[in-house]
Order: sequence, then C-alpha cells, then structure tokens
Amino acid sequence: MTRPEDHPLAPHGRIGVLLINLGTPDAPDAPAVRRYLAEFLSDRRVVEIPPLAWQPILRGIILRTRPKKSAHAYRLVWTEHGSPLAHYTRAKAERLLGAFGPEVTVDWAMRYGRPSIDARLRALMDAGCDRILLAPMYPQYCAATTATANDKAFEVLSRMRWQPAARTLPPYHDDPAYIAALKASIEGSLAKLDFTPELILASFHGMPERTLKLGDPYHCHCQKTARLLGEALGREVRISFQSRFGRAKWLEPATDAVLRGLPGEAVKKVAVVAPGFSVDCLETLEELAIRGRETFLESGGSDFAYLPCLNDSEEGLTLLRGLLARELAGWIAAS
Ligand SMILES: C=CC1=C(C)c2cc3[nH]c(cc4nc(cc5[nH]c(cc1n2)c(C)c5CCC(=O)O)C(CCC(=O)O)=C4C)c(C)c3C=C
Ligand SMILES: [Fe+2]
Ligand SMILES: [Fe+2]
Repeated sequence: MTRPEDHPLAPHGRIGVLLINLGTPDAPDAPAVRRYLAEFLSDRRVVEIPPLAWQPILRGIILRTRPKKSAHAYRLVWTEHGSPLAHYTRAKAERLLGAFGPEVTVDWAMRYGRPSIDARLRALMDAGCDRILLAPMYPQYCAATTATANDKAFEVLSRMRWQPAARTLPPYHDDPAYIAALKASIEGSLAKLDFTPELILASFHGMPERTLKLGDPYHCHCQKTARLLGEALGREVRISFQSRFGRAKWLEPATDAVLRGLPGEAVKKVAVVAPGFSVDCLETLEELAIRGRETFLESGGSDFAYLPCLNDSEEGLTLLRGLLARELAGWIAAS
C-alpha cells in the first residue's frame, strides 16, 4: 500500500471524503437480495435481538421467503444504471469531485454490499489520503444507520497500524441549509403538478418504538425536520413512518394507515415526500410512489403525487457541498 509520503501525486497528503449510504443488492434477483439481506439483517445495530434467538429466525424463515418478494419489488424500480440508491449515491460523489479544490477527493461506499467501506477506505488511503471525512448520508441520526456506518469504518481503521485521521459528518436534520434545500425542491416539484395537494405527508423510515424509549434521537430528529419543513413551506406537513418490519411495535402513525385514512378526513389530494432519504430507493419508489399511490386511490383519494428526494439535484448538491465544506474547513486551511 502506498503511504502519503511516497504517493507521487500528493507529497503533502490528501484529504478524502467518503459518502456512505445503506447498501442495495447487486441485482434485482432473489440470490442477490438474499446476500444483501443476510448482511443487513445480521447487523446488531439494525436488529437488536440476541443472535442466538434471531439467526434461526433470519436463516429459517426470513431469508427463505423475503428475497423473492423483495426482488420483485426491486425489479419495479431498477434502472438502466442499476439500483437507484447506488446510482444516485455515485452521482452525488462524482458531481462533488473537484468541489473542494485539488487536495480533496470524494468517493462513495455502502454499509452493506458493494462498494464496501473497507475497499473504498483503503482506496482513499492508497490514493494518498491521510485525513478522511466519513459522511453517512442520513439527515436524522439513527443507531441503525448513522452509527453502524461509522462503526464499520472505525472497525476497518481498527485493523490498521497506521491510521488516517478521521472525523464524521454530524446529523443535519435541523440545519437551515437542509430545510431550505427541501423547501426549494418540494416547491419546484409542486409547481409541476397538475393538481393542488390539500396535504403534504412527510414519510420517514420507521424504527421499532423501543429504540425511542432507549434513547435513540431518531424519532425526535424526524419530528423536528417535519416541523421546520412545515414552517418553511407555510403549510401543514403531516408526519408518518413507513416500512414496518417484523412483529414489534414500530413508530407511529404508519404511512400506509395514514394514506388509507386521509380520504375519510376529506383529504382527496395528497403529495408525499420522503425527507429522511437522501436519495430515492426501493422504499420511496416502490413503497411510496407505487404502493402508497394504490393505497390512497383505493381508499377514495382522487390525486396522488410522490415528490422526489434531493438526489443529485442542484439543491441536493449545494446542500452537501455546504455540509461537507464546514467539516473540511479546518483540514483545508491547515494543509
Ligand atoms: C429491522 C429492520 C429494519 C430497520 C430497523 C431499518 C431501519 C432503517 N432503514 C433505513 C433506510 C433504508 N432501508 C431500506 C431497505 C430495507 N430496510 C429493511 C429493514 C429495516 N430497516 C429491509 C428488510 C430493507 C430491504 C428491502 C426489503 O426487503 O423490504 C432502504 C432501501 C435500500 C435499497 O436498496 O433501495 C433504505 C434507504 C433507515 C433510514 C432506517 C432507520 C432510520
Ligand atoms: Fe430499512
Ligand atoms: Fe419497504
């Protein structure tokens, strides 16, 4: 492995930024989804059941039944560039290359699946980086997302004799720049609709309710984002939680139940947004834009729109540039 002092392009060391997202299967078929789910659902930050009790359920039931069903859902959203989650995450990294000057390189990795955090951290070091900003792509902190991404990166570093310096991007759920980016993106999308929604529903990924009682700030972060977004837009933004998994009680209200109930409250026209997802993925494009629409229209709604995530839009990139520049400021000034 090349070390900073012998890298031909970077005699004084370079700075790396690693955008980290959740991960996604390599292909929309059952074997690839099974490999992905086996890694994801074996993470003790995600499923907090002791492995002796959980692994038999995971291997015996879930990994036998879910991959086929999920692969079908993935096929509905798969693009010519592959999985939307990977495509947009890569696009963000590519479009940020050069944004912080010649000393800073930007790369991307996935917590589960490929490209792995291990491989991309080593690639950054091979390119001469001796300072690395780890940037989990989650506005709201959650142990099941933010913490496990950082854990994995530090686990990789823990095996190195000579580590780079590392820091992590904090959550940005209430950052004015994030709220402003959401507002601009949502207003742009609303302007293109051929109907006027009576309500904006902000759907966040769910979590077991127990994690709230154990002190995870995720639920509070989501509530604050939704409140600030409503204030910025000057209209009601209702919150809900999607993607329930397993039998435990999850955060409520559930997105599908809210969509089913809205027409009964005389809300017939709805726009759904997913501010917790930095990029569109299975959970937004299939669960919200396809199944959510069906649920709402079958329940008596007349008009439904799913508004896209920030993805690699100008608003999204301006936000990310600002967030990352703030973390890099000390390093760039010093190097
Ligand atoms: C115990 C199970 C799960 C917890 C806890 C969980 C938390 C959580 N997840 C995200 C973001 C994403 N999840 C995605 C897919 C997905 N999530 C779970 C389960 C839990 N998530 C499963 C089983 C799956 C796979 C799909 C399926 O079989 O239903 C994705 C999309 C990935 C993609 O490839 O597009 C995202 C993104 C957050 C933010 C979160 C906690 C806050
Ligand atoms: Fe999830
Ligand atoms: Fe889902």
